[in-house]
Amino acid sequence: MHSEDLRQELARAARSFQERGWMLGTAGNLSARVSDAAFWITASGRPKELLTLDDFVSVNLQGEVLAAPADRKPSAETAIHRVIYGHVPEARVIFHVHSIEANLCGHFARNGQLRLPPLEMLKGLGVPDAEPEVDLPVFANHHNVARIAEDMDAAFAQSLPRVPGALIHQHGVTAWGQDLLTARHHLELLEYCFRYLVQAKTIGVQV
Ligand SMILES: CSCCC(=O)C(=O)COP(=O)(O)O
Ligand SMILES: [Zn+2]
Repeated sequence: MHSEDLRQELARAARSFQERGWMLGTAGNLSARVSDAAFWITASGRPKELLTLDDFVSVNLQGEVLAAPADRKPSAETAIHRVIYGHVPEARVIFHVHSIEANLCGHFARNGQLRLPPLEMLKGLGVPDAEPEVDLPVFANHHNVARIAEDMDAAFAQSLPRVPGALIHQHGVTAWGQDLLTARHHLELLEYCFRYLVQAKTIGVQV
């Protein structure tokens, strides 16, 4: 796929996530690898429902800006995308969004792990088990994004998450996939799990 098309597809995804309430007030960031060495990432602070080709910055895996439109800086959370691309070779697209449910679910985590509900839909996250016991890693939020990226780097060097995502407490989820559609499905499935967990808690269902 031509790299310009990738930016248009990322902009379309951002608009739909914003309409779902996951990218309000410029929150979140999206990226896609254009080669083994470089990726497009959303420019920092841009309204995610109005992204144009000028709202993307080309960055290499060392974090150096290769190309940026005037007055555009790469997402403040670029380091997190770099860590994921560095550790997960099959990750070609990364979506980071801020939903209310994800932020509530951070409070259900124990020892840095959120147990996902044992739903059939986990198959879409690559978990075929009959009775799945699967955790999503939850990282502490830090004002200094580099610290979040360092924590993630250290954790992923030990072991990769079983599902293609990670939650940052009081911040939002990041999901990835081998292409745009797969990353989108992974994000939707994780957000479905978050909604399920919040609603189960609300009506007193033990998960
Ligand atoms: C208003 S959201 C605060 C920053 C953040 O968490 C985020 O996802 C957006 O940062 P960016 O620099 O990518 O716009
Ligand atoms: Zn964020």
